[in-house]
Amino acid sequence: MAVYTHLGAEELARLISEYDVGELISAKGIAEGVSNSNWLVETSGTGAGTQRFILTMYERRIELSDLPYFLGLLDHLSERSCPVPRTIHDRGGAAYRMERGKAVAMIEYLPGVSPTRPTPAQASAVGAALARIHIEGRDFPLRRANTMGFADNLAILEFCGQEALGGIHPELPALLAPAREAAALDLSALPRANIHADLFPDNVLMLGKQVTGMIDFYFACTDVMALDLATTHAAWCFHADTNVYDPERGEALLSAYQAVRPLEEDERALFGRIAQGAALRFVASRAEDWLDTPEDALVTRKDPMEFAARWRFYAENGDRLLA
Ligand SMILES: Nc1ncnc2c1ncn2[C@@H]1O[C@H](COP(=O)(O)OP(=O)(O)O)[C@@H](O)[C@H]1O
Ligand SMILES: N[C@@H](CCOP(=O)(O)O)C(=O)O
Repeated sequence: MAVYTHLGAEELARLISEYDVGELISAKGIAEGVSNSNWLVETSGTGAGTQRFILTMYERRIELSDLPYFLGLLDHLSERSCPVPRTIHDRGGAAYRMERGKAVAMIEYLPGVSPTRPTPAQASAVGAALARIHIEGRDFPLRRANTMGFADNLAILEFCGQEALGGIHPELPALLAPAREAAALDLSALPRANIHADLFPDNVLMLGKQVTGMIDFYFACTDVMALDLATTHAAWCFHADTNVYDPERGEALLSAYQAVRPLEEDERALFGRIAQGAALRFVASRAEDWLDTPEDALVTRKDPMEFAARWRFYAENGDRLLA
């Protein structure tokens, strides 16, 4: 469960009173997620009925100076009718406030559930939704560098070190070599946009085949769109229990994306290698989290070896996916 900070009832009520949303009725810690503390907040609302919001306290890997980018991008995409939550500003107009020295923000609650076993139809819907945010986010005026690019992933793995990596799993140290190859890839000629960069099933809310919410934009950045597509492909198109590739889901996601934004020739040519780097990105961050998660945190660590298996699939088959 991801609640790193425990806020008392009075503290929460005082915080909510800074927003024009009525009075606090309830606040429940949310089990999902690994990065931030999240509460589902219900208030008396300002109109006919009660209202729900998500209250997030930013805990890990988030720089305060990035919040205008993350929260502004949500508002930009929401205004363009993309299924992302808008942010709720406080009475002073601020998109985030400080509480106990940490930033907190209130965002719109969206309906839907995250699929645990996505169907091809759901993979198709997410492919189309991803292409839409790439297109609609192009004229968002702020920019943010990717702090989890391939060179950063290599640095994380090197910092963990061969011995600690081997302690997690004996096959992990061997992934330093492909991480070096990914870091050396030249992606500078590929088209860029504001990308989500972590569009896993648990970051998408769906009702049936419809995407109702793309959430957790806290790795969003300005980078190549094919990287976002490869990351989403790696996250959605493998069986969760076995890490075996599901070609139906994979084809559905890639063709729905391309129906909205066809890939350019050089994006297609590099896709397999980008997908290898995308898989290694989650090996790196999960390995770091594995070694780094506080003992008393109410959070479930994610297994880096799942993405080692997916990396192997792309190393062996990645060049054929868009052939
Ligand atoms: N706007 C939202 N509407 C509805 N539920 C949300 C919203 N934002 C977050 N959640 C819920 O909170 C959980 C954790 O949010 P997330 O942003 O993914 O946290 P973390 O950054 O810790 O991964 C999600 O899995 C979802 O259940
Ligand atoms: N999606 C990443 C973990 C990032 O955590 P999130 O809960 O903020 O999405 C992974 O699966 O490793």
